[in-house]
Amino acid sequence: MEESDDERRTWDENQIRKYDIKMKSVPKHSFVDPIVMEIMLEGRPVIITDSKMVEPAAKWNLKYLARHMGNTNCNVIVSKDHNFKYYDDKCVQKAVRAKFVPPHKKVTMKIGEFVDKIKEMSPGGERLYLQQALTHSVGTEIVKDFLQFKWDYIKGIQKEMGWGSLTSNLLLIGMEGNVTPCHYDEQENLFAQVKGYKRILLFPPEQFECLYPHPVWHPHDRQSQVDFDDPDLTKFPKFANAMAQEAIVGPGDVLFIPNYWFHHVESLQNGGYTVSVNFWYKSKSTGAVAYPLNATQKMAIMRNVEKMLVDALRDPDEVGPLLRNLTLGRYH
Ligand SMILES: CCC[C@@H](CC(=O)O)C(=O)C(=O)O
Ligand SMILES: [Zn+2]
Repeated sequence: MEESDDERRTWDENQIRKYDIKMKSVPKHSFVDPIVMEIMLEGRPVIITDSKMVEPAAKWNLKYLARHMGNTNCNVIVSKDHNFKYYDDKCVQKAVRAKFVPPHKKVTMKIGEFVDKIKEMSPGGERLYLQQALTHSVGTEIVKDFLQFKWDYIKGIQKEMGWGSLTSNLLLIGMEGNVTPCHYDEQENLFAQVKGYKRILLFPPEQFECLYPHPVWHPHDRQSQVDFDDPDLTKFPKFANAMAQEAIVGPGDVLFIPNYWFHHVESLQNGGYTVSVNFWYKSKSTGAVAYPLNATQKMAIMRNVEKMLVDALRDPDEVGPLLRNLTLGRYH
């Protein structure tokens, strides 16, 4: 994967993975256009162009990062295929953990080692995905660049949206073709694309029933059970009704991914490595609850019911039978 300064200025269709999913485009507007805030305030995704929000990161190519992040122990995921399906191996009950086979390895390595490894990667071989929180530990030059992000603009959005605190920024360096499979996060996300192109498929919380997330107690909590490369429509019939909103983002674009919106993210194939920086915020506190409840609130309620049942029943295997006894033939 050669370092080329004349990075691709655009992309073409054959770099995009083909899925049998109906889709429409995410709106794309300049940061100066008031419609951007209108769309965000409605809780809908939008691609924001020309903001220069993370302009200082435009120089974050592998050479620069290796030079200035050299001593940082970076979190890197190693996968045997193109999928990097997140799993949480910390708060997992022993019984569940015993049955769970992690789909990939999580390792730490210096960025120099990461750069060497991705350069020698062979097609079909192991893939790497560096996912490192940007904290003071990433080195003074990187911190300096970070502090020169357009924080007035960023904080303006945070304030107008009524978001809580900025919880973290992840630096994401992916190999071409890497996929983060469909999942949702419980935070608002300003997703800044720095280098290369990514395609994101987004689905609103209303489509929860089409995407079948794993149970909340499962290591793959929040991740869809549907394999987009080979969907099992017998097990997940409503996936056929899913309608995606597609965003293709390149250097300088920022995508708003609203809290609880499902998203699938891929680094375009044959597009070289990608660099992104995300900004995760605590969502607006719900305050007075207005009825009818929206889909996001209903997803939060379902999560709380599942958690309560797991705590009460202790055995996750008893949750399904109890919910079936509660609903089948009674709530239709
Ligand atoms: C670990 C976070 C990965 C990221 C998707 C991607 O860029 O591969 C994402 O899902 C998010 O920013 O919410
Ligand atoms: Zn995410």
